[in-house]
Amino acid sequence: MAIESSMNALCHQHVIQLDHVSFDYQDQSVIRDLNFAVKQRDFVGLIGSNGAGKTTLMRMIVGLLKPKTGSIELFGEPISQFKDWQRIGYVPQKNSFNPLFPATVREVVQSGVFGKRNIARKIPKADVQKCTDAMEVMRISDLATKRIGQLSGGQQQRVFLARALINNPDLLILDEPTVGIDIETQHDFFQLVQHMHQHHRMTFLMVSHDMEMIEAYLGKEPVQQSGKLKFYVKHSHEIENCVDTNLAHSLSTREAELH
Ligand SMILES: Nc1ncnc2c1ncn2[C@@H]1O[C@H](COP(=O)(O)OP(=O)(O)OP(=O)(O)O)[C@@H](O)[C@H]1O
Repeated sequence: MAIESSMNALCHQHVIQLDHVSFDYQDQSVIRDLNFAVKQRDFVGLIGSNGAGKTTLMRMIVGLLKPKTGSIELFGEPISQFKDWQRIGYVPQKNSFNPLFPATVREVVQSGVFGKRNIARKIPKADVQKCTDAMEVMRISDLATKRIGQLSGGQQQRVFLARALINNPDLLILDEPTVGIDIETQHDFFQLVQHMHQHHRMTFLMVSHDMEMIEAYLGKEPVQQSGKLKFYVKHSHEIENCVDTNLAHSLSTREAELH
């Protein structure tokens, strides 16, 4: 019992803490007095109509916008002092690449494992394998040698998701991650993020319009509503962590169960 409660305390540490946060664009008030906390091992789904302020909130959390009032803490530190950005993965709603950008798909995905390391350094074999797995999961293996700027919007989005996943961040922030992605890949992607949440201790904050997916995984009732923003939350208490580090394993295991 004592062990269980100390484990609960450990995974209840705040990853994001928003206190009385407000934000305006010129004379338009977008977010008003928002209080919300994301705890370690939460999966938070954020739902809201167009213009509700979801992207604005994500941009504040990753330090791209400053709240007008209130405070934001990341992993217990005020955002202005926070330096551990490699703990956080962020895939924004729209990435658009200059068609002439010279990097290939494999190079962009692989750059997810560099962190603070020297980019010119030789990449360890295990990281090359991770990259191959992530490309397989996101169904972009056949695009590996293509230039990123020459892909369609949906293909580019899959490259960014693969890149975010191999970095294995403690917190992954996804802004409408599956917009423009075909149904089959969407399905595999959700399977994968759920597995990462339940077995690999990852915390997720995901903006979505996919009510079906949100309700299926996070339940029908939001735990909090603030203005037009609705927060759905599932906390993972699974303590049997998966030791397999191959990204594709959750899909192959699952598919084997289904057939
Ligand atoms: N750079 C900007 N300058 C001025 N107003 C902006 C800017 N970005 C967003 N807004 C306005 O702020 C409001 C919130 O925008 P935001 O992009 O955060 O909404 P959202 O909930 O992510 O919407 P969607 O579901 O359409 O992506 C909208 O009314 C939008 O027009």
